[in-house]
Amino acid sequence: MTSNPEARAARRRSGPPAMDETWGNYTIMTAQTFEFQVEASRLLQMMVHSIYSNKDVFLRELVSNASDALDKLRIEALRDDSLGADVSDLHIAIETDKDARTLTVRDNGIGMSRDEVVGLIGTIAKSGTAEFLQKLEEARKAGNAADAEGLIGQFGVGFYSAFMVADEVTLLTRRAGEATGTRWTSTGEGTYTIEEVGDAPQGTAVVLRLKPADTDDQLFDYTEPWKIKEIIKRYSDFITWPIRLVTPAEAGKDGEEKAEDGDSEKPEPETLNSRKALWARPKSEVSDEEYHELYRHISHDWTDPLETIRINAEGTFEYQALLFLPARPPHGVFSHDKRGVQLYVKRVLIMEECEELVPPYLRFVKGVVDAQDLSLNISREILQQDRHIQLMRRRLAKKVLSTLKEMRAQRPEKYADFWREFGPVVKEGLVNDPDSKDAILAACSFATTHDAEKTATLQEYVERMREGQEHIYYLTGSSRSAVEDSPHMEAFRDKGLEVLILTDAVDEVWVDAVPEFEGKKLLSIAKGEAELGTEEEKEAAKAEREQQREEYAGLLEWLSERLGDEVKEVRLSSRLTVSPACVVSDTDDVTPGLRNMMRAMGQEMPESKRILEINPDHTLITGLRKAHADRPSDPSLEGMAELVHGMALLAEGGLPADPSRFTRLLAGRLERAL
Ligand SMILES: Nc1ncnc2c1ncn2[C@@H]1O[C@H](COP(=O)(O)OP(=O)(O)OP(=O)(O)O)[C@@H](O)[C@H]1O
Repeated sequence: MTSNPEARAARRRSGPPAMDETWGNYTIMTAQTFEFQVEASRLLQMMVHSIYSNKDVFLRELVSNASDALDKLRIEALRDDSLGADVSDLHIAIETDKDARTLTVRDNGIGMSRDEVVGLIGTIAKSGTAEFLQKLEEARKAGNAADAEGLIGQFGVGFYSAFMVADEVTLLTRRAGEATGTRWTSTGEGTYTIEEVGDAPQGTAVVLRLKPADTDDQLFDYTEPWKIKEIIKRYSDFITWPIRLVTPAEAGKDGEEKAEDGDSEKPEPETLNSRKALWARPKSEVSDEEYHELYRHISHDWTDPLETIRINAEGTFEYQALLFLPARPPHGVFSHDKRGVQLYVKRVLIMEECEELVPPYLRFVKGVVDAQDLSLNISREILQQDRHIQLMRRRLAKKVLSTLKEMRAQRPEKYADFWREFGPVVKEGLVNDPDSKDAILAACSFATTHDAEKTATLQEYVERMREGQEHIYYLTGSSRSAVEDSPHMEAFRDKGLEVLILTDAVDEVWVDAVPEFEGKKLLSIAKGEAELGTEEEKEAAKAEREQQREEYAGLLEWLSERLGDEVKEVRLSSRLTVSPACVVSDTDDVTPGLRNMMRAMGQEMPESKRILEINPDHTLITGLRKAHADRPSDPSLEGMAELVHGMALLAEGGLPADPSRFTRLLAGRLERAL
């Protein structure tokens, strides 16, 4: 952590320190005072002046941190034999002292080095902090406490929440494997003090000097054992490590005599949590509230999950999984970590973030997988190749996808919320996981011209197809309105043919990976020829086109000559009813949308010329045909070809190749019309 710039900055702000920590051989007992990083200080002030209505949550935060620290020690000890840490009785102790008005949360977990204390506790090196603070302030000014609490949960200011109930917080910690410990103290008023301590026990103790109780302000007496029990039961019952309550009598505070009398007189500390893994308890016994607490602990997301999924796999490879679908992208704009699915082996957490358990297109899934038959010190490399893990991953993905399908049918509003946030991510799977294509498609839904409010599955689309309709039509674009107003849509609208409206960047890609659904081709209405209607209608249209083609041969040839550098063909359109012209791509050509997307990702794709279609029933085109037939060499017709082409590009949301030239030509024409 020496490289942490925030920590260095914090040190500089405090002026020259008494001694630098690089004088490693000395035990520096001098206390050094540091200023909090500006943003940390602002957050702290908010905590001190308490923005939460519910102050009890500070204990959940401290216990959650302690539990994480125990997990980390356990994992590190599994990996590193030389750590030399005692892992025989890992636990959390909560010590209350009514007389001293202190509350201590102690763990014998991984602990923190001095640099970690400075880097993690004195600063907030998370991106988006300034934005977060601004939103928080706005929510506060608007008097919206619920929003403020939601924001805090999103950002996670766990440790600082201690200042809601304490006027001084002391943290004493020693990292496993290190000789000296660190004491950190602050009243939350802009500075904190750090000193080295020679004899700190391994792990972390957070000592709170409690503010006076004020029940009107929901500030309870946190030295009361009943209150502590209530909070632990409510928020931390599922924590897998024992949480013990130690009162002065149990701690042997009354002096040495007690110890001399023998341990038998000392009451055993009470374990407050049942430690039952939720995923191992019968479904009927676990409340939503309990699931949500576990979700918060894993994800650090305050908003309740949208859906809880349980899997119990029996047989040769047994495991249980408890998965959550979040209500919004992980940490929203404040994204600062990637908490995902945790891997347990027989109730022991062995990997905090096991990417191997879910495919990338389900990376938003949070939760726990507890396997019976894996080795405790399995490495990531082995995980990646393990056949059981691969089977598990497939099963979890299948279950998540079938849950989405079921949500859509049973809880459409929740599904709609989910799909808005995560739909684009799930659709990546259509490209990256072809084996699961059908299951993914069954979970997908798409905006459509059929209903502006409701999305449709491909299944629903197919069921609604008109008689004689052979294909599934779609159009990609930047927004719903851009797609709806596109000239490509005209004939489809006229004939009442439903078109899928695809506006996510990923839509440009997956449509190529899914050529058909239930034997129906997926066709872009901006590609190829549009042949619509019944067989008779198609025949009639064809005959009419033949006739028009003769009439328009001269104009088509003239336009092709003039635009030869930019388009590969000029032809009569059967898709336009209102607009004079549009551009389309050949069936196998790359669309401009896909090209733009690839360019944004730094990948150039070869330009392919497009096709200009003109509408033989539009007065501009009929007028142009006549003008060209009457006065083929009239210089005033020059520029018309470019204007028609430029308009067609603009109509689909694109730009003419030379916009300023286009504007000059247009201005010239307009002038003549006055
Ligand atoms: N008891 C502890 N033992 C070891 N490290 C701890 C302990 N408490 C806090 N830390 C360290 O300090 C960091 C900051 O803690 P803090 O509670 O402020 O945020 P967090 O746990 O990272 O995330 P969140 O704010 O979302 O809870 C932790 O990530 C952890 O590395």
